[in-house]
Amino acid sequence: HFIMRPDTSAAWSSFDDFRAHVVMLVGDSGVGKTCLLVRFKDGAFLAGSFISTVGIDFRNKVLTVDGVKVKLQIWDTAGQERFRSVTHAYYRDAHALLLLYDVTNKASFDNIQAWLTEIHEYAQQDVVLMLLGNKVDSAQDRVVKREDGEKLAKEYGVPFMETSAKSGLNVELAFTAIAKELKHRSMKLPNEPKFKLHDYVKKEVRGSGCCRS
Ligand SMILES: Nc1nc2c(ncn2[C@@H]2O[C@H](COP(=O)(O)OP(=O)(O)OP(=O)(O)O)[C@@H](O)[C@H]2O)c(=O)[nH]1
Repeated sequence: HFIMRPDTSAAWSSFDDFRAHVVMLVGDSGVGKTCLLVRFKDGAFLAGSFISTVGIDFRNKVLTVDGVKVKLQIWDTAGQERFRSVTHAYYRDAHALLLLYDVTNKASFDNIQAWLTEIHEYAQQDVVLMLLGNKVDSAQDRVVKREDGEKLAKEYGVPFMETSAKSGLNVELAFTAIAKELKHRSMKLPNEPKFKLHDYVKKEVRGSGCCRS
């Protein structure tokens, strides 16, 4: 875990040197930000005791999107209130934000509006934003309906998906959607059809994702 600002130059020195897109994970403590990142990066689920992120942590991943390499540097922030001022300092460097709540925790959903206010205040105006309802594998403990997530997302014009870091449901899709949007924005190829994040997230697999490994 790092409290210092992630050092992009050091992180990429052994990689190659084209610019990374910074994707930041935000949301209440315990919604599954670290697990989502680990699932995406390593294809595994961090089972067992819950270790809260301190300050900020980050991982790099290169995706190939439509034949082009896209580098993501993913910043995993601490959801705990006491680290909020640390997180504020990082917003302005983020190109994309994945805002998570936990479908088994109503408070984490109720706090989404406060997170959106914070994002509005600290993030870049054109930041790519997506709302994710995580832990859908816990179908029996679900307290936030899919429709509630959809409604909120629609209200704010934000693309929305439900995910599970445990089963892997839609995790790859969410990051790929973000990578596609970032690639599209950075390349601005005149002949390329416009990429629509809202349309892309319709590829989402619905359900609990309970039965995948
Ligand atoms: N069932 C289920 N549990 C999950 C899922 N994602 C995370 N968890 C569990 O939720 C707890 C918190 O997960 P973390 O990824 O550490 O949460 P976080 O959002 O990073 O928390 P902070 O670092 O405090 O901000 C852990 O016990 C995980 O095992 C999921 O998709 N399904």
